[in-house]
Formats: sequence, C-alpha cells, structure tokens
Amino acid sequence: MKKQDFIYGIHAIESLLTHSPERILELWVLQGRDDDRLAPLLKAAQDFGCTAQRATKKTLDEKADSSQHQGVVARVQAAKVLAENELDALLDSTEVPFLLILDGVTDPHNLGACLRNADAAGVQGIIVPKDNSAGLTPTVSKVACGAAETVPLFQVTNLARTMRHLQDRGVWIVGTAGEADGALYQAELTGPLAIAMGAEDKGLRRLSREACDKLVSIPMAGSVSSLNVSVATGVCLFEAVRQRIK
Ligand SMILES: C[S@@+](CC[C@H](N)C(=O)[O-])C[C@H]1O[C@@H](n2cnc3c(N)ncnc32)[C@H](O)[C@@H]1O
Repeated sequence: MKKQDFIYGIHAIESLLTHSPERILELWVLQGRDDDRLAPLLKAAQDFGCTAQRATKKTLDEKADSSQHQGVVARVQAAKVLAENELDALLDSTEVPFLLILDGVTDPHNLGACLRNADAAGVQGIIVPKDNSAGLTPTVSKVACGAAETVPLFQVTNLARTMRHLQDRGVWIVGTAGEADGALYQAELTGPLAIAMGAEDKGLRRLSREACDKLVSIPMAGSVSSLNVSVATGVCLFEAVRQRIK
C-alpha cells in the first residue's frame, strides 16, 4: 500500500487543510507567488504549523508530475481508502443513506469528477470494486477539487455481494444503463438509495446489473448512444437530490 502521495491544486489543498491537515508532510509554493488566491491557504497552513517552502515551477512540475498545480503542491500521507467492513458504520450513522456505486470507472478524471458531483449532491460514500477501478491518485484529487477529502471511498472485493448487503440493510439500488426501459425521471429516488453507474467502456457488469433493484436510463434526444459516466452521474444524482428535497 502506498504510504505517501503528492496533492496539487488550490482547491484540493484548501480542502486538505480544512478536513485532514494532519496528512500534510511538506508544502511547496511557487517562488514569487503572493497573490490573494494563495494567501488564505498559506495562512491556514501556518495556523496548522506547516510552513510552505518556496520552489521553482520546474520543481513543482516534477513533484506534481503535472503542470496543473496552480503553484501549490503538498507531499501527504496517502489517502485512507475504506474497506467493506467499514460500510456498516456509515449505514449505522446515516438516517437516510444516499450512496454512489461506480462499477469499474478507470479514468482518474472521471473518478475525480464523480467525487466532485457526489460531494455537491450530498452523497455520503462512494463504493468501488478493488480491482479495475481508479484509486485516489493525485490527478483524482485535483479533478475532485477537494471532494477526495470529503467523500469517503470504499473499496470492496466483491461488488455484487456488497450490493446485496446494502439491500439487506434497506438500501434501494438503482442501476443505470442507456438501454434500460425505465426512465430516470419516473424512478422513485427518495429513501435509502444507492445509484450504480457502469464503466466507461462496458457499463455495469452482468452481476452488478442483476443485483440492482431497478435499471433506469437517462432519455437521450440526439444521436450519441451514451453520456460520459461523470456527466451521467451528475444527472442521476441531481435528479435524486431534486426528489429528496423536502
Ligand atoms: C459511457 S457509459 C457506458 C456505455 C457502454 N457502452 C454501455 O454499454 O453501457 C458509462 C456509464 O454512464 C452511464 N450512462 C451513460 N449514458 C447513460 C444513459 N443515457 N442512461 C443511463 N446511464 C447512462 C451508465 O452508468 C454507463 O454504464
């Protein structure tokens, strides 16, 4: 298991400072960058007893392995990914669970965007299979804009079994597939709920699909056959949010 990582980007590091500053081991800021955008971040780091070191753009590019760092990079303890047996604690402490299942999303940009959508929609946890899924990489954290620090990610060895366990705990699982007969907008999405999204290439696997209580599609008006998974996730989550608003 990875012990440390590099996180970069203003939103990602602000979120880290807010939610888990203890994970920060070192912080670097671009030499000469002293603008208003960075000032609150530097103040929060200092309040936590973490002094930012100044570094050249080349050094930051190398540490982040990317040029998309916006002048700030942190070396951090690797993010804690939760296991199947920790899901029950979440269910026990949540009155009306609202969960997202991603069945094999492998593109870090898609996982990051799904985390961002999930945070915005108030999802309490994301469940992914341990194999053939993107993990919490620095790119995921950057794209998630801080949501990698706020939405717990559960990695499970057998997704279909976990889905049955969720059902035993009273969670209704709505799977999504372009060819499903039921339309998202007619589905009941109030109550304890998990929305299951499929992989970029093949969609939901057969066993995951069979484990769903209902399959729905997002009506498509044009000629493309499907939406990008992160876009579809946003559409589905926010239809649920619309229905769940009291
Ligand atoms: C790019 S699509 C996968 C397309 C794949 N060729 C398939 O056969 O499902 C990735 C995921 O986004 C969601 N998705 C995309 N478009 C959708 C739609 N129109 N209705 C429901 N879900 C959709 C589904 O969860 C799907 O598994």
